[in-house]
Amino acid sequence: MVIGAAVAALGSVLFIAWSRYFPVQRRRRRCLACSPATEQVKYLDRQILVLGLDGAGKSSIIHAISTNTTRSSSAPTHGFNSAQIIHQGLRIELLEVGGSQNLRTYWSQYLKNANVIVFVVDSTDNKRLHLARQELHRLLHEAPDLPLMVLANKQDQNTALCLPEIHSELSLHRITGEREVTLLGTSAVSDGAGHSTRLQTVKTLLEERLHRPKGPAQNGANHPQATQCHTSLQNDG
Ligand SMILES: Nc1nc2c(ncn2[C@@H]2O[C@H](COP(=O)(O)OP(=O)(O)OP(=O)(O)O)[C@@H](O)[C@H]2O)c(=O)[nH]1
Ligand SMILES: [Mg+2]
Repeated sequence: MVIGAAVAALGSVLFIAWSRYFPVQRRRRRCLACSPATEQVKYLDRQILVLGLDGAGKSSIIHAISTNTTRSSSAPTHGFNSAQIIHQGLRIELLEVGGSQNLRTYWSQYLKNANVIVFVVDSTDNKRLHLARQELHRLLHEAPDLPLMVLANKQDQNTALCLPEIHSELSLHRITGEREVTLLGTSAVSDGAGHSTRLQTVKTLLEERLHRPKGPAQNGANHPQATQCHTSLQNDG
């Protein structure tokens, strides 16, 4: 009888242990199966619209910002070009619409989804800066509130106009209101070891801008006062 009781007690203990252990295993298996769906990261979508005349360097800049590397040549964009970067919960699309004359008529259709306009100019193309100015102001007229970042590209070239000249050629002083305007000199060619430090700074500024709520510029960031020409890319803006 004592042996019978001991066998019964052992059986109960084993049964309890078994029934506790296996549901956990089954639960774990279920969780493993469902984890991809439940752990999906939610991103907020943001868009940077990259515009500018053909040959200004839009594709080269998008490539440098999205890959952290530079490339030595780039084919003209016949329609669109885009790249994506992920930054602290933001999924940021860099969208270029080609800059040739026939594509410029479509630019304004892309303003409604944009959070920032990046307008790229070829600083060596002084014959067409007046055209860049016209296109820029036409755009701004259609998007009164969008923050604007102007990139005076190809600053690695000796013939590049400096920032005060670009500021004046593009009539940036005519931009009124509370729009946030930034003017920076850039180069999409390598400044050593295959990357552009300057464009990494641009990327950081854009990410910061997209994390901030909409609204007027802070800390006097509005309307850059470019007054002197100098050659260093590091001191401008
Ligand atoms: N020296 C120099 N060349 C550059 C720079 N950025 C771009 N380029 C060159 O300029 C040419 C045009 O560059 P893209 O990036 O294709 O210009 P884009 O604005 O995309 O032109 P579209 O697509 O035709 O509207 C290419 O040969 C690039 O290699 C730069 O900062 N410095
Ligand atoms: Mg292009």
